[in-house]
Amino acid sequence: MTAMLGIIGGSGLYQLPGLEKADWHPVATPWGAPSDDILVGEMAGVRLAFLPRHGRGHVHSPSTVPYRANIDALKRLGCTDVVSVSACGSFREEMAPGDFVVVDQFIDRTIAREKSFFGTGCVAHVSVAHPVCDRLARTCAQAATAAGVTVHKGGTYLAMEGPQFSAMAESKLYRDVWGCDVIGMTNMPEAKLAREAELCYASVAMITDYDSWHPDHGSVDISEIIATLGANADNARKTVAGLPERLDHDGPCPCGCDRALDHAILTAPEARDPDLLRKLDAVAGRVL
Ligand SMILES: CSC[C@H]1O[C@H](OP(=O)(O)O)[C@H](O)[C@@H]1O
Ligand SMILES: Nc1ncnc2[nH]cnc12
Repeated sequence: MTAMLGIIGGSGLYQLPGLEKADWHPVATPWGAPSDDILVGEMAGVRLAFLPRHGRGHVHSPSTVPYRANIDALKRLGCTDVVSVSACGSFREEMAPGDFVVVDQFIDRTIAREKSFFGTGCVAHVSVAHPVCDRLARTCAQAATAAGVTVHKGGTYLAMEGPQFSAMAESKLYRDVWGCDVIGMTNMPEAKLAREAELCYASVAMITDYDSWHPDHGSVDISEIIATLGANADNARKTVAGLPERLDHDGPCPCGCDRALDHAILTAPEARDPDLLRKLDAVAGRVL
């Protein structure tokens, strides 16, 4: 299958200059409208689709981002690989504001979001033991390093509901007891939905602050975050510009992301809900 790269831009990343033959397209999905129109174009000969997660002008809060519509729309456009770019807080002294972490694990503490494309009438259970595509994550780390960014390969991202930042006791729990490395509000259920849609998914978390555990940094200060977001966004654009030329797409995904639904659907063919099956055309059409 020909590779097509999807980029989900987080806080501070609402545009992607440098795309050739680029146009914003509305994409309708059975799960509602995505966060915004999607910018589709080409970079280094690779088709690329860019979607600002919160919409241009930062309209959606982490709880109201239409995660299912976003992933469905990228799949529907033909994306094979999706890279999430997100702002995050750090739980580690050595992971400093301005550094990037190529996340490889998540703890999902979100509570108010639709987390699956499947449900009554078509039940499926995919594995998210390894929620990130290792091949795509390595490509992201290479591109960020080439862009001159300090990159940490691997890290656990705590996905919180928000929109408020964490209490200090929560921050210390996530860091000292649960061993998390970074914290943000959006990578779940995005990563789970990407797996259900058989997309390779990787997450580049751009550190803006030390959350609230750090004795010398006090509580999270949104004005400091916004100042760091600007510099991070430049590095994010440089990183994204280095992705297409490095995209390794010979043969099937070695991690099995593109076959995640093999054996996952439990509902007997005769018991499946035709309305839900219609909604699953893009996400699960390969196996339905
Ligand atoms: C800008 S502070 C909090 C906000 O930023 C992150 O968004 P995203 O992951 O889309 O970059 C964080 O998750 C919060 O939504
Ligand atoms: N400290 C933090 N907590 C949650 N989301 C964030 N996004 C940026 N910084 C964050």
